[in-house]
Amino acid sequence: MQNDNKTIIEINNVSKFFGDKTALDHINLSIRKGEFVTILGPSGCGKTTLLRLIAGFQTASEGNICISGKEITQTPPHRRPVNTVFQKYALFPHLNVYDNIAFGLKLKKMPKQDMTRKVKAALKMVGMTDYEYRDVDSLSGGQQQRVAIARAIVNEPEVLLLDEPLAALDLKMRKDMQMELKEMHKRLGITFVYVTHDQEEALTLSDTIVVMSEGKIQQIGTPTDIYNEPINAFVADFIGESNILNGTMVKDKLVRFCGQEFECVDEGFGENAPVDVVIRPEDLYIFPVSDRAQLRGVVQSCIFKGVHYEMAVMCADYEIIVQDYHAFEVGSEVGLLVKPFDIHIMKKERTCNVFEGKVKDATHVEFLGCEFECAPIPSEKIPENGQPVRIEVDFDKVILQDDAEDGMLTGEVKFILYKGNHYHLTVLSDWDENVFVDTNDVWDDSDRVGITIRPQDIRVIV
Ligand SMILES: Nc1ncnc2c1ncn2[C@@H]1O[C@H](COP(=O)(O)OP(=O)(O)OP(=O)(O)O)[C@@H](O)[C@H]1O
Repeated sequence: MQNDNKTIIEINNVSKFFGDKTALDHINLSIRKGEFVTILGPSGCGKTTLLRLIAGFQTASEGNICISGKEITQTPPHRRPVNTVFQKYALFPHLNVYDNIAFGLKLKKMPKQDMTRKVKAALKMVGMTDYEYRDVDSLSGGQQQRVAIARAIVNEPEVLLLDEPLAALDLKMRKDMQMELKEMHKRLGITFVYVTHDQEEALTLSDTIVVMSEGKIQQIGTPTDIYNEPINAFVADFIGESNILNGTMVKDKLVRFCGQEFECVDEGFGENAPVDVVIRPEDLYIFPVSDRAQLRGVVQSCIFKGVHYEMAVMCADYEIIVQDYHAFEVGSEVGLLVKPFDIHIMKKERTCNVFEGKVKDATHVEFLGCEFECAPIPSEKIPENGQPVRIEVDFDKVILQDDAEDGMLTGEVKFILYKGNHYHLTVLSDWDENVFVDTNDVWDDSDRVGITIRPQDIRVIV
């Protein structure tokens, strides 16, 4: 619920470093009073750090944070108009429900009558009236989390910060609590800032979703905006299931992928520009093959998903995922069709790896913290004073090895994007630079890998 359009939290150019590690990289975010904002992203993207900076448990390395117009970047947590609910309930096991909730009020030396009134009101708000004298140990996980929320709201904060508060609950309890949280948010009318890695939870609960990856904000929008108009392949993949394919924008409103040309509604990408094409599985029509088909293929698998069927269809070289209420048998030949406005075109952020390097001699360059052999560089092209050069390596020319020791350098698989006929991987090298890799091999998130690049695949641009 939005009370008005007043900004309550303003995060300006905030970065946070832990030693060499950049956990947050120039974050700008403005949160309106009464808004339910969810910070969504994979593990390690920096969402908890951002919440901790708002709460005051950590301080920003750069930038500033304002709450209700006051700069609070250096203000200690207890002086900020916020309260936090953590994933682990953090209740005092030796106190009963009432004393847990009243704890902060007692510290403030609130008169007993007022305190009792407030505790009861908070318990009512979380649907736990009559539980005040129960031991917290005797409560279920969901009930304990409600007590934790009651303890946070009893202080009447302007902002409630919630750090994966439902993560420890089982699926059924989590679904019930999601609905209750939404109701609670409406009743309380205060601002909720919610952290989760669960995209479904974010879509269900939020007025606004902030999608983060690797310390940066990727997109800010309403759940519908984020789902229907993801800004890049990362967001498209993270929010719901998508077919993400390499394509070429032939000209305005005409895109080529899977070996065919398709009408689309996008303009302004130029001619013959490489793009990412995103199509949601529910936006593809599947039918017995006919002349209407834009793509023809054979069903590889068909899984019932409760309401719809999810089918993998092999169209030439590409695997396309389709959802439909009707099942098509494995092995059957089918046609696929997609409407122009359901084809989402995204500018490719990069088309090859680009590193900053230095020429050591005519056949050696240094980048990613290593020395690599390269194809001979003409002597007149070698910069004299060790000036940096640009190194380019195609995605499919980076070789990954199972045994990290076999590589010229090592890294960790951070993000995997399936592109219909290959995987596009982001590997964080131990030099802390991303290396992007196209491969047919199957890797898992967090796999440790060796990275090798052959001399002939290193382009030195002087
Ligand atoms: N106190 C710290 N010291 C060093 N590095 C840290 C510290 N806190 C966080 N980091 C690092 O900063 C990055 C962001 O961490 P953060 O906990 O904010 O991510 P997250 O998105 O909340 O992940 P998760 O969902 O796994 O909790 C991670 O790489 C993490 O290892």
